[in-house]
Amino acid sequence: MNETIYTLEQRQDAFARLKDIKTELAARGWFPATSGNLSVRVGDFAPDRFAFAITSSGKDKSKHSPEDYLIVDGQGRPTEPTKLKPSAETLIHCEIYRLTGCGAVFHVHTVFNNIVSELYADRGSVPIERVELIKAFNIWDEDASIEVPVLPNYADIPKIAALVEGRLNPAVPGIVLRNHGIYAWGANVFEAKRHLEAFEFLFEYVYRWKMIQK
Ligand SMILES: CSC[C@@H](O)[C@@H](O)C(=O)COP(=O)(O)O
Ligand SMILES: [Zn+2]
Repeated sequence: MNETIYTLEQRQDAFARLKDIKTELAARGWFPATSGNLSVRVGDFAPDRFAFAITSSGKDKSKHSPEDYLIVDGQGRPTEPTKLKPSAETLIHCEIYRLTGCGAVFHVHTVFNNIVSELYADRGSVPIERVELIKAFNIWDEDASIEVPVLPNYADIPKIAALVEGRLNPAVPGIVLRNHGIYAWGANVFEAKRHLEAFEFLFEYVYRWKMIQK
């Protein structure tokens, strides 16, 4: 426990929220083969006392155990003595929190997010036009169009994290790693889930639309 940064209650609350969302997303099959990771901020946003709860690395995210979550600081270092390893992709979460001040970050690998990232890798972003669900991102223009950034999928996670700042579009709460998966975020779990669901709907739409074009 690190009482100077968060209370026991805040820690338990963050773990409970992660367990709920993990259960829901697992029911959709969004964590194949131990892939995916989830995090939520602990307490209020304060750069000097920043911490978030994140899934531990390599776990089966469709199961529950007392070793599923831990808390890390803004640099991704565990805030408590633990044998658990934070997600291998923690540094990407750190960068998203730092740049957006969001409250939750969810990462999933799906067939649709992988295929569209590959289809539009050379363009550098997935274009999505005139679909009602764009409104889930609080973009209310009629005929709105958005571009979801596609980043290269380096094995070296710090190398990916270093690219996030240059590619992140503040109006679009997600980035996709090429042939890897999406990171979607929001002010809280409710909003991050809405954004993640919207991205996955839109990616399936883009894929299916492309398939029926001549
Ligand atoms: C088992 S393949 C997926 C991993 O390489 C990684 O991309 C992933 O999403 C999960 O890593 P983790 O360290 O468990 O958070
Ligand atoms: Zn991943």
